[in-house]
Amino acid sequence: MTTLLGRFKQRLRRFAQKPGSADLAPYRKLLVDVNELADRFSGLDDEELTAAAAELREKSDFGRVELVEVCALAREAADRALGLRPFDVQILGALGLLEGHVVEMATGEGKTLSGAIAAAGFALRGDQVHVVSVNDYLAQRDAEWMKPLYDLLGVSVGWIGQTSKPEERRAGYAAEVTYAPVSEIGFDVLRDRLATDEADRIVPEPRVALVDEADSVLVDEARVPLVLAGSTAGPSADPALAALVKRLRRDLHFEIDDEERNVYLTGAGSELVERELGGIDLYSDEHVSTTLSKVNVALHAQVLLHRDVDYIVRDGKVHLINDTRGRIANLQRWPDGLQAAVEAKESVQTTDSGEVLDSVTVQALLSRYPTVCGMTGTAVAVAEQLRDFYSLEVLVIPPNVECVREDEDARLYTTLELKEAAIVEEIKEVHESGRPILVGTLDVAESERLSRKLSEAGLECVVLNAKNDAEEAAIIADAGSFGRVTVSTQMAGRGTDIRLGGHDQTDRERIAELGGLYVIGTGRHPFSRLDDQLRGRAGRQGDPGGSVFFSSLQDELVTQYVPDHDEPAEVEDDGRILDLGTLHTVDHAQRVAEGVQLEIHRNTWRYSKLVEHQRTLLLEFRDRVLTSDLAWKELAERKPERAEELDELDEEIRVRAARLIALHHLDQRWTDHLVFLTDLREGIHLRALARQNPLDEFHREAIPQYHRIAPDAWEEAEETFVKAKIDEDGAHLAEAGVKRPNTTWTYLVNDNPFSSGLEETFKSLVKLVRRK
Ligand SMILES: Nc1ncnc2c1ncn2[C@@H]1O[C@H](COP(=O)(O)OP(=O)(O)OP(=O)(O)O)[C@@H](O)[C@H]1O
Repeated sequence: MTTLLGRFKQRLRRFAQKPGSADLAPYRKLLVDVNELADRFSGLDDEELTAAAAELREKSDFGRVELVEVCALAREAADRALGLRPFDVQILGALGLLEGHVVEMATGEGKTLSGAIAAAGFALRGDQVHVVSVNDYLAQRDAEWMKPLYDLLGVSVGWIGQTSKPEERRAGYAAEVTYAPVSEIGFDVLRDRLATDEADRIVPEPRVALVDEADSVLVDEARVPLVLAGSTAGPSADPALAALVKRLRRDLHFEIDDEERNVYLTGAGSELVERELGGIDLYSDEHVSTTLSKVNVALHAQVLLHRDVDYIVRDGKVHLINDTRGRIANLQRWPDGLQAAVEAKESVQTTDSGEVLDSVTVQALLSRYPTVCGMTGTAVAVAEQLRDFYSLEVLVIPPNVECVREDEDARLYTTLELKEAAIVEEIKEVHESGRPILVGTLDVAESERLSRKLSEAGLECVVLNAKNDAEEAAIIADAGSFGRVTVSTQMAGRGTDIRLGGHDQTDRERIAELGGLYVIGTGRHPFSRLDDQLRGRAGRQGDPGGSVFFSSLQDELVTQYVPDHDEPAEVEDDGRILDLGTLHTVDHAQRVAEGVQLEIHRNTWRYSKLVEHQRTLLLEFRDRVLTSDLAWKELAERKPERAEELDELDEEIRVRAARLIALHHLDQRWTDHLVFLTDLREGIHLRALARQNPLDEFHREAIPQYHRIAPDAWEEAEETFVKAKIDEDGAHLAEAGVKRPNTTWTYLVNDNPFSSGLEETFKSLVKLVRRK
């Protein structure tokens, strides 16, 4: 029985705990048991160890005893198989994961091993695990690195990347533990959803998702839709229109809103365009939804999307840059019209586009897993979101060795120019001692600019820009070498250790005496979490290290979120601001940015919840059609004469033909429904102005429309059933004018100006509220 004092202590602890965070105390108790048991396991030989793991599989109940046992076994197995004896904190991390938490462990604390111990535990409990990795390179690296541990525990492991072939994917998913980036899993799920044969599906029923870099996947990328498209001829953007908008001048012909998210033609701009297009009326019924929207898209591409910031042009193609990672976002594209407009702007060939067959957001994809857990260096800052969106709690694991990194006070300058001059000066000064410096920039263009300025100042640096992950990993691994200056966009090369003295640690002592790695942030990120991630690259595992951030009042973060800040009261000759009030501006801007993002996320999720619910219901129905003779029965009942005609065919052929027809029309109706929902959502925010609750309105229209899908699909299927030739070779759909997409491809939508109406309205509201 808990004593009164015990209960009081418990309450006190709860009170002191941050909302959304779990208590570490029970895990510490488990750890004591793990350590005791681990000593016993050290006496077993390898075979006995594997056999002990196999015995765990037999247990019907996986409680506290088994949890302790699995960690003790894994501790011994990791020591033998990998030469790494898990630290206590790594065991605590694994226990937290096994209990379904997001564990926060600082950079370099050995999350890969904690994750593998937990994944093996889930597998021995009988649950297949998807370890969601940040990219292909890390999926492969971690799966291969941890394989000997899995082998010794008798657990199978596989990995999947962008270039994996269908049979490799199948093998990857067949393993008990599969390492893969979230996009690859999502794309495979989408492809499976269109399968017309059960045997073509490859992704198993989801059980456990163990997410690496959990905050970035579960929160930052949550709203990113993964899209499966089917081939049709792409909409081509008019190069003449691209040339025309290039001639338009800001503030005369068009205006850009405060947040640089929307661009509008002015009266003079409209007149010029109308004249140049042969005297048309852009706002007439004939042109308003065609020509005018094309002009707007071309203008958006021309003035709001910047080469080398938002995208780069390489090998005659437009490649998007993922703004949170500052790297080429493979397979990402903008919505079709905008993609084509950017291609026209850059005079490169238009890529194929097509019909969106289905899409799923990262959040919806991960919500399918009954168990989600994750690990990251920065979870506490998003604890509220993890709790609200995924019902997850954060468990903070202390570092193995105390962090001794020295984080200097942030330095704020009046202008961008003066800030950059100060950064170059700082690098020059520190570099003289040979202390390695890692400069984290906000985007590729900034990296380029800085590296130019450094070379003008006679300093050599290595720049990491949107290259491939493996190359970047190798470069970043040496960022701790003597005299090295590395300039990198925020997330490039992440997941890779920066060891003092380079990857082989030759100069370790010398570098440690110089103060270890020095991280310089050239600007504050929109989320403090990202600043912490950059900082965390120095001072790993108790190493010495340091960090400092530079910002200016002209930084986008400030101009966008606190445009009406006070003028600084105390400025030095070099432009450095000293008064505390103004220094606080950047923190304030960051908090506003975080608040805006959170509300946008909440709002988007409210809408997507309904779509996801409808998708789940429809998929259940589709599954029944796919795995039974339901389609044949339904169509035969609707068209008995046709069914009779087909009587002489093999039952299997008849059933399969009816199934194919029904699936086709169901899929088509769903595709159309998605278009309907997108249109509805785009227009719905306007209703807020008409004082109707947009979300209620959205539901009111989306629900009846959904209920039309199945009846409409059956009606169309009935027609095809009668019309299409059906013989020993099955249903000849193409001849009946029913076309399934011949090729499909997948992409991530990076920025969707067409569905941002709601977000924009929302942002303006936030601004209004803030200004009061
Ligand atoms: N128990 C251990 N004993 C000794 N070294 C270890 C142990 N566990 C991990 N390491 C080492 O620590 C380093 C960091 O490990 P890992 O990359 O898993 O860290 P991380 O927490 O994932 O870091 P990041 O946040 O950068 O992804 C690796 O070089 C690894 O070999």
